[in-house]
This record gives sequence, structure tokens and C-alpha cells, in this order.
Amino acid sequence: MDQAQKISSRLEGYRNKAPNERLDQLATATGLSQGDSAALAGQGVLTVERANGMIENVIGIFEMPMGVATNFTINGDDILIPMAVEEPSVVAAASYMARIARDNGGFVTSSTLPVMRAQVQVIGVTDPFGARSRILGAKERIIETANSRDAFLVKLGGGCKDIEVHVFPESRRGPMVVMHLLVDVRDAMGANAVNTMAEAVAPIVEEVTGGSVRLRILSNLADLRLSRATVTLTEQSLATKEFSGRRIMDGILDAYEFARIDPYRAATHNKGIMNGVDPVVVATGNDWRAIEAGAHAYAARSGQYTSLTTWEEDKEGRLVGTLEMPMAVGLVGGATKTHPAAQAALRVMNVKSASHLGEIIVAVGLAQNMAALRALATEGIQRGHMALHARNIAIAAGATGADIERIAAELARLGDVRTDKARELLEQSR
Ligand SMILES: CC(C)(COP(=O)([O-])OP(=O)([O-])OC[C@H]1O[C@@H](n2cnc3c(N)ncnc32)[C@H](O)[C@@H]1OP(=O)([O-])[O-])[C@@H](O)C(=O)NCCC(=O)NCCSC(=O)C[C@@](C)(O)CC(=O)[O-]
Ligand SMILES: NC(=O)C1=CN([C@@H]2O[C@H](COP(=O)(O)OP(=O)(O)OC[C@H]3O[C@@H](n4cnc5c(N)ncnc54)[C@H](OP(=O)(O)O)[C@@H]3O)[C@@H](O)[C@H]2O)C=CC1
Repeated sequence: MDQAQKISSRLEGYRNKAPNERLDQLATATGLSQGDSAALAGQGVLTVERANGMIENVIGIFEMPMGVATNFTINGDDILIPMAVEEPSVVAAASYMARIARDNGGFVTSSTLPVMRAQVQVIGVTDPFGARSRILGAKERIIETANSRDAFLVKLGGGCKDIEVHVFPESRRGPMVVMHLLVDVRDAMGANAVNTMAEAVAPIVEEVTGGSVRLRILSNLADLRLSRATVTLTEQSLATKEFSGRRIMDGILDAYEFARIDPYRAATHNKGIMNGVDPVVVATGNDWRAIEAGAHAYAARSGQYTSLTTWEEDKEGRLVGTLEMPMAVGLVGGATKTHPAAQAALRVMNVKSASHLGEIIVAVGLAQNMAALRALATEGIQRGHMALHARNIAIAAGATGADIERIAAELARLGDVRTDKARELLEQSR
């Protein structure tokens, strides 16, 4: 398919189809090849042989469900979003909020340049501020040496662009000086690229400071590499049969304020955001530990751990949600290139750059936060979430085939989603 061709992410009735029908519809909508379809279906495309080349002491493959979030419109373009996740209701919740958002014009996203930090730790200096000046004086030499280690990245327009020096005059191990290389890593996650540069410049740093270099490693607090998403929603578009739009809006605003002021709530609130972020990070073969570390460090950057999103009311009385967070994801390197499903997932979304991928991911994170707050502030999380979780409970109780949906529906109807109850219902029907 012509990749410039617009697709519709509004796939009515998608939830009621069989997995192979959904895959066919996705392939038709996005012009996927048979190979990509097979990779997304998990049909033995990641072989044990390939896995053995990815990590150590391999014994097999750990499988996870792959779903597709529907209804997303981002910067005016419809997009279908693969999500690899084990938790029920996540894909449904994202799709639901994206449906509301699309009626309001969808999500608007942006990002900074893909600049990562690498840290070079220096100890054994008695004049840390003098050492800082000498490092800054050697800036051109340091940048040149760093860039000599990745001519290809420089050719792509990336490379080391600047340095910073942070001084800790009173650490428990004496004065400490930490130099940061600021590296535009283009479409890479960038860890290996910046770590190579940090190791290459260490001798210069030792020479000019007179100290000893210890650690040379990227920082996962990627606060110069941010992705942002915004959604603006009218009161009417939020209304349901049970709750007015105003009631839902106030509920979301109160829920946000709770997360903003209370770290105990903020941790759960941000977990809800990561419910949307991580599945897309995983589906595209990216390093979710790096994203998690960056997210929570960024949430604590003021000294108090707080919400990653904001929710406000604008002058027209509309609800405005935003999410800004570090987004160190890549399209090249790591498992993004070696896992066949990751490449297929990128093609489903027609991803053009690492920044583009980061923006898609934060839009899903924002949608997921909105879903959780909407549910929590009104009917509670259990009705929607447990109704879908009931299928897991039915399987755990021994249900197979058509019994899974039947027992799950009965558990949800009774409002008693427990394994004991599922076993009882199964026995009654045998
Ligand atoms: C679960 C829903 C969406 C049900 O909500 P509902 O009102 O029962 O949904 P509906 O049947 O009216 O359907 C509305 C739309 O939702 C989607 N949808 C609905 N059901 C499905 C399905 N089976 N499969 C696929 N899509 C589904 C679908 O897009 C559908 O529209 P359609 O496209 O069909 O016209 C809602 O209750 C919800 O959003 N709940 C929140 C769920 C959630 O946040 N789950 C995350 C796990 S809980 C957690 O870990 C985090 C938390 C909560 O602690 C974070 C925090 O505290 O902040
Ligand atoms: N703290 C952390 O988060 C750490 C994470 N990691 C791991 O590092 C891996 C990611 O490292 P990363 O450096 O991204 O991966 P790679 O080193 O595998 O790939 C990046 C390289 O790909 C080449 N490249 C090709 N096309 C492009 C392009 N369009 N844009 C940019 N570079 C391009 C570049 O140079 P060239 O071709 O010249 O090599 C670049 O250096 C992940 O697996 C992660 O888990 C590792 C250490 C620490």
C-alpha cells in the first residue's frame, strides 16, 4: 500500500471478531505483508535460534498477547496501534478514550530533538569548580573526539552537540565532577552510541581535570528527549448514560489534583499511564526498563514525586489533558531490528522516526490515564476492568473454548469475579 494513503482507525465491531479476522482486517487496512502478519500473530517467527542470538542461556520464547488499539487520531492522521500486554482492559480502555478524543479532533503531539545524556564521573579532584572550567575549556576537543567514534551518526545529522558539567563539591567520597555529553542520537535509542562516546572522551577528561574517571554511561533521565501529547475535550463528549459531562470532568480534575499533591496516589496514577506506554514500547522491541526509569525520575524532578500528566479546564470550559515525558525509543539497534514482530509493529503504524514513535506512545499513555481517571472518578475501576478480567479468571478455573466467554459473562453479571465462583459455575454446567 502507498504509505501516504490515509487509513481509518475506526474499526466498528472489531472487538467482536475472531483474532484471525482482526489480523486480516489490520493487514488490509495498513497494507501489511504476509510475513509481517505472521510476525504479529506470533507464528514462530521469533525462532529459538534467533532468540539465542539476542540474549544469553536461552531455553525458549516467552509469549505475550498482542492487541491493537483502535480509534486513534494523532495530529490529524488515523493510526492503528499494536500493544503487547498481559493485562486485561488496557487495550479496550485506550480504544475507548481514543474514540472520545477523535470526536474532539484527536491527540496533538510534539517532541524535542532526540538528545540523550551520557555521564562521565570524575573523582579525586580537589578543585572541582576549577576542573569544571577546564572541562568546558576543552569542549571542542571533547565533542570532536566523541563524534570521531560515530561518523555515521554525524552524517545523519546527529552526534555530540554540547557538554554540561555538574559539580558535587561535598559527596561522601570527596568532591565529584560529572561531565554530560549531549548527543543527538537520531533514530537510535542511543545507549550504545553514547556509551561508546563517553568511554572515548574519558582520557581527555582525566587529563584536564587531573582526576580519575570512574563511570561512563548514559543517563536514563532523558530530560532533553521529551515527547508530548495533548487532548482537548468538550463536556458533552464526555457524558455517558449514567454521568453528565460536567460530573466526569470534575471527577477527572479532582483525581488529577489528588495525584499532583500525593505521591502515594501519583505512583498509581503514573502506573496507569505506563499501562498505555509500555505495551507500545514492548511491541516495538524497545527497552521498557529505560522508559520506566526515565518516566519515574522525570515525575520526581521537582523533588516531590508527582503526576506525569496534567488535567485542566480551559476558558471555553473544555477539559485539557497533557502528558510530557522522556522517550528514549529507537527504530534501529537493540531488539527493534532483531525481533520480527517489532519491525511489523512499526510498519503497522507507518512510523517515520524515533520521535514519531515517541509521540504515538505518549498519546496512548495519555488516553490510558484518561480512561483510568474517568472510571475511578465515576463508577469505579471494577465494573469495566473486572468484566474483562473475568475471562482470565474463567481460564484459571479451567474453562476452555466457548466456556470462557460464557463463564466470564456470568461472573460479570453476578458481579462476583472470583476463581471459586468460576469453578462452581463450570461444575454446574458439566
Ligand atoms: C474497560 C472499559 C473500556 C469498558 O467500558 P464500557 O463503558 O463497558 O465500554 P463500551 O462497551 O461502551 O465500549 C466503549 C468502547 O470501549 C472499547 N471497548 C470496550 N470493551 C472492549 C473490548 N472488550 N474489546 C475492545 N474494545 C473494547 C471500544 O473502543 C468501544 O467502542 P467501539 O469501538 O466498540 O464502538 C472502561 O470501563 C474503562 O476504560 N475502564 C478503565 C480500565 C483501565 O483503566 N484498565 C487498566 C487496568 S487498571 C490499572 O492497572 C490502573 C489504575 C486504574 O490503577 C490506574 C489508576 O489508578 O490511575
Ligand atoms: N541504561 C540503559 O538504558 C542502557 C541500555 N542499553 C541497551 O542499548 C540498546 C540501544 O542502544 P542503541 O545505541 O540505540 O543501539 P545500537 O548501538 O544497536 O544502534 C545504534 C547505531 O545504529 C546506527 N544507525 C543506523 N541508522 C541510524 C539512524 N537513523 N539513527 C541513529 N543511528 C543509526 C548508528 O551508528 P553505526 O551504524 O555507526 O553504529 C548508531 O550508533 C538497547 O538494547 C538497550 O537495552 C545498553 C546500555 C545501557
